[in-house]
Amino acid sequence: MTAPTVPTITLNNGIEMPQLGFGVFQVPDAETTAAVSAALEAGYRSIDTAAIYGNEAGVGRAIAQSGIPRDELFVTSKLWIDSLDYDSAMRGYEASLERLGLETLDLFLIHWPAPASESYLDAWRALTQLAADGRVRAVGVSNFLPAHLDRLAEASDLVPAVNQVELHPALQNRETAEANRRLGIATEAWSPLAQGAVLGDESVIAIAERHGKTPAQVVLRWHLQQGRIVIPKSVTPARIAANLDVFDFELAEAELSAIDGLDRDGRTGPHPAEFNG
Ligand SMILES: NC(=O)C1=CN([C@@H]2O[C@H](COP(=O)(O)OP(=O)(O)OC[C@H]3O[C@@H](n4cnc5c(N)ncnc54)[C@H](OP(=O)(O)O)[C@@H]3O)[C@@H](O)[C@H]2O)C=CC1
Ligand SMILES: O=C(O)C(=O)[C@@H](O)[C@H](O)C(=O)CO
Repeated sequence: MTAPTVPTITLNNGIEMPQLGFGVFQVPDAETTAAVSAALEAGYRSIDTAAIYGNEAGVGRAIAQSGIPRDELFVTSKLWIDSLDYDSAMRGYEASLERLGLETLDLFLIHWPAPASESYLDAWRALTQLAADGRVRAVGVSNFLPAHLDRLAEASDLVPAVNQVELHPALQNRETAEANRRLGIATEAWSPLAQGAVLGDESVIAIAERHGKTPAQVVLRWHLQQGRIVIPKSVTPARIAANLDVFDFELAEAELSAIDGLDRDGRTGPHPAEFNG
């Protein structure tokens, strides 16, 4: 099968980011190289990792082995909660680069606001400096609620390019998505498949059967048609390829609305207002 062309989203600094990428949360480092290699082989060009995942080295090995020119790849990593002061954030960026074996990242995110302190403001100053120095192509945040975004806007002139948040049919996170839109921040959906929890929903299955697609492909299509960036994870080669094969069909308005109707506070991860690591 010829690899599909993945559309890009233009971030608020003009950088183009593939709308569909590959996530590696919970993939052990030793298995990450095979998973990322399968993704690159299938045609993914955007990879999402994080310092806390412990698998940046595995991602880096797959990138090095692929022979794909660096400028055809989009690599994201994230700064963990234990590194939110300015100096630690700077060191955290260098450490991620070293583990990945790269000279620069396309996107570097503050992983969680950890709002018990306002250290994320210090970390944001560091990321702002990295961007100003041309060390990273874009900087952003993850798991930021509207209040955290507004606090950042009071303290800094740099608007995050991306806010990566939990978002799937069972947790549609509408207030945060609306705040992102208001501020010009791209919304990136983590756990876009709700870690599998929405794939057995009757309405998703019915839509999938109508299109001759899988429930996962339908859920990814629902995200894409609403302009979100998605980063599904799989270690299963057939699923890795299938999750990319979502550009040859279109959901009707009524089908999008039916999936909109599945919102049910089905959070799979921690609540950002309460999670401090
Ligand atoms: N910023 C943050 O705080 C967070 C970011 N993330 C990012 O988002 C990415 C995706 O989220 P994640 O939590 O991994 O969950 P996903 O919603 O991507 O779901 C992954 C799960 O779904 C299964 N799966 C994948 N494709 C299919 C398919 N086609 N059919 C059936 N089952 C399928 C996988 O199984 P299998 O692998 O066995 O095939 C795995 O169990 C992460 O990998 C990470 O990069 C995730 C959580 C938090
Ligand atoms: O996967 C991530 O990116 C996360 O930040 C979280 O899932 C986090 O690592 C976690 O597991 C907290 O319990």
